[in-house]
Amino acid sequence: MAPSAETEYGDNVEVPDNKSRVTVVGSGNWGSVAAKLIASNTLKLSSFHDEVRMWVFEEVLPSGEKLSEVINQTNENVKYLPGIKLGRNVVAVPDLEHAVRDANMLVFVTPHQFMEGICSRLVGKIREDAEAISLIKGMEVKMEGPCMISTLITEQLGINCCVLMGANIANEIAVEKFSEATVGYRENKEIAEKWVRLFSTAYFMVSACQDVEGVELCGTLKNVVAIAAGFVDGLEMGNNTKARQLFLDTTMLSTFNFCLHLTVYMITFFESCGVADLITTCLGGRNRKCADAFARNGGKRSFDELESEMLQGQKLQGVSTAKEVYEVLRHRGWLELFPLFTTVHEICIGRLPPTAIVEYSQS
Ligand SMILES: NC(=O)C1=CN([C@@H]2O[C@H](COP(=O)(O)OP(=O)(O)OC[C@H]3O[C@@H](n4cnc5c(N)ncnc54)[C@H](O)[C@@H]3O)[C@@H](O)[C@H]2O)C=CC1
Ligand SMILES: O=C(CO)COP(=O)(O)O
Repeated sequence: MAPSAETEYGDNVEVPDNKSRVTVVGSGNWGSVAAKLIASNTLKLSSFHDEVRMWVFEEVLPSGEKLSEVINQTNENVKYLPGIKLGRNVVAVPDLEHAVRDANMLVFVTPHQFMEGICSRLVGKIREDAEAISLIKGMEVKMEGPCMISTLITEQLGINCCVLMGANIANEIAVEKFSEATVGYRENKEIAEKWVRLFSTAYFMVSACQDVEGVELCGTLKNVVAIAAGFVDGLEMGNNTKARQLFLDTTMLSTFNFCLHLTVYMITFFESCGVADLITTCLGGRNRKCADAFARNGGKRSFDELESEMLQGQKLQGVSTAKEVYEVLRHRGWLELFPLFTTVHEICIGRLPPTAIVEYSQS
């Protein structure tokens, strides 16, 4: 769909448009930081249009104003990333179809539970030559088994989808503290390198790795481990126990990946998306923080309650991922093979007390 221009005779002619147009689908905490990173690069890279559209799930702020309008007026996402200028070339768009219409590079970054609905709204609405990348840490569970979000995007929208994961606490990258990230790709290295160029800055170092499933599973499963780490913190078990739990869990991650019979490479665990993300999330992430509060309250206050009180609209991924992983394990008869994942879910739903997080590994 090339844009048209009017000639001096008033005819519309097609103007070849070799520049890529980027839309970010999502505008939460990480979504806003992703838009900021990308927008700083589209201004510098001649192969991209400057403007970056950012789809905003519209909401009305306590002031009575619409979030998308405030973002466009102030250049800040006042709700999900206050105090940070996104770049004047970021344009907030509340209409999903309009946001993606002209884009050939789609960046998906919403909480994973909304992706199925978003994809079904986008069927037939995107450019045929579009490429996608998912920054989403999570999975869906279907009758046939687990379905990673990149697969959901590819299957529903018929487009190739890379992933970008890493030790990336959004608020730290927002203030330009150094971090690294990994782009996982399937076959097309050129596309992966284009994504790397679009995201890389002096403080955000991105590299490519030919292992979509491995990169995405690392990003997804570490959220369950972070819940376990939060329980250990909330119970004040100390660093030795936490380290032991993490070691145990890292091993479990590899085993789980292996058992899914996906082409997951060991080397992927040593990229930013692997052990580094596990460590940062277990030290400073939202999943850890809410799980800590859950354990301190002896499991008496639900995660939903704690999420809305502590995160002001941001969403946890670990609790629902624990449930999804549990479903996969149950379906395959593997519950006993993965006591950590199973225990985390059972604590989250109140079937076991928080103390069960260390008890299972002592028996
Ligand atoms: N925040 C972080 O530090 C990082 C997050 N991620 C991942 O990125 C993904 C997105 O996370 P964030 O941008 O932080 O989101 P967030 O946790 O800030 O979630 C809030 C977003 O969800 C949207 N939302 C609420 N209800 C919705 C609905 N019904 N339909 C569609 N959207 C709705 C809100 O409008 C808002 O944009 C997640 O999978 C997360 O694990 C990955 C790396 C770092
Ligand atoms: O994925 C993250 C850091 O890489 C963020 O984790 P939380 O969602 O637990 O904050």
